[in-house]
Amino acid sequence: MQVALVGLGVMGKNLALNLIEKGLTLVAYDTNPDAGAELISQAQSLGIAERLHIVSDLGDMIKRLEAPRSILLLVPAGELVDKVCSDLVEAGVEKDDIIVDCGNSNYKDGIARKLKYQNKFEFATMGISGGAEGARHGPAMMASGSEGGWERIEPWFEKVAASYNGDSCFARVGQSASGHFVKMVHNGIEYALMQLIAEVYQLLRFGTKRSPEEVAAIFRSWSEGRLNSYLLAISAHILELKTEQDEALVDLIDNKVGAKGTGLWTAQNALELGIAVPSLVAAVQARHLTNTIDTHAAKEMTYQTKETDEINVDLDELKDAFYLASLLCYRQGLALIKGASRAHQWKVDLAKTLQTWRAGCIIRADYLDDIAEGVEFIDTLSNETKALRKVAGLAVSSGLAFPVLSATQNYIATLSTASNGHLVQAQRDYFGEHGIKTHQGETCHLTDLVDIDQKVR
Ligand SMILES: O=C(O)[C@H](O)[C@@H](O)[C@H](O)[C@H](O)COP(=O)(O)O
Repeated sequence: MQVALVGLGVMGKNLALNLIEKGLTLVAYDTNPDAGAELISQAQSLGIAERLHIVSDLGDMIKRLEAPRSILLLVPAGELVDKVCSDLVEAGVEKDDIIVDCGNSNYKDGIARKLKYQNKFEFATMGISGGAEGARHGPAMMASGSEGGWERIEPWFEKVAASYNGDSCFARVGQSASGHFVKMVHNGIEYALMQLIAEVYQLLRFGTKRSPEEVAAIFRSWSEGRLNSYLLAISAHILELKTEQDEALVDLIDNKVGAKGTGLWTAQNALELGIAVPSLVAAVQARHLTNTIDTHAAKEMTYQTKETDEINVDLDELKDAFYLASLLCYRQGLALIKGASRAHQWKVDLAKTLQTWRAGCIIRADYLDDIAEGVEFIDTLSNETKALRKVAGLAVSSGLAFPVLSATQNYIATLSTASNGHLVQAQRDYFGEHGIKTHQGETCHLTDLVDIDQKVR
């Protein structure tokens, strides 16, 4: 079985070796000829080079591939994807060929491209997660689109992807560009979990005055239990790393956090769809804040670096709070996927989506079983609910910032305690006659229920 790959960057070159190793014959192209040369030498050292063909242009790629062709794109998101697609049309790609965009593209571009190229070839989207290691040894693959070209390549990707309990972490999760939407939300959850772990680290390090190694030891102990996850494991490892001068590696790193866009898109789409994902939004904004701290504007608004108060936290309560907060970050992401699938009629299968997240991806975690249990399971977590409320309060009292921990506590509190929405509705109707709804479902105005002699002016 032949497959082609355009783009031999970090993800591309690693996925290429994985594809060949799993038995596929690969025709690969990159504008940088060195990338191809490097891949050939890696394939030779693995004894699999006979199934690799590096081509010097897309025309050669099309000629080498038997029709119908399957072509994967792993190029940076944006205009380059369109450029490669139109170059492939020039080069002679045909109607029954499938081109799968596997980069972190915006799903809206995916929807537009499906329409734009529908008479030229089958355009499909697939989110790939797992970084370089995942691509090389088995990533998570969140694909979408109708049967068509997928039928001939799916059995291969099921082998190329990671697996969990014998089940592949490759799945077609839904229609249209839902593959990229699901990957986008995967990254939104990734942002929230990374920030949550960093906030727990901050609480332990600067709140309870523990050293990085002591925090690492706590994370390692948590990883032995239901909290085991890839992000917690790498955080423990990072906190243990020391320079030859015995300095903690983390203390050499600047606080400004980068972002390539998927987290932002997650927040934007949630706001557009009116679906509450406060923990995911808080994580995006936390990154933004790290980049404003020493800008001129921030200088004006930055207060004296405030002393923070040392706090005492019960580690079991902290563990329970972290566990529940992590579950709630996933739940928010799944609620967003469900809402978008309904809005776009993508018929996204959430069970399949969770299956793709079980292994290979960045947000893989042992407690995914608990997430699959649904909201009902979370309602049974009464100790954890108390712990989250207590720890979030304690954390904030230290004076340190906990945007995701607080947002997550507020999320579950809003969903499970008294609400204040009735006053906001009354305010809207008071100044704008926007209407209110009574508990009996009647839509009216304040003035229909009471006489208001004189409104505030
Ligand atoms: O699932 C993955 O393999 C990662 O999420 C991957 O896609 C990439 O590392 C992120 O896009 C980084 O995103 P930021 O640069 O926005 O943190």
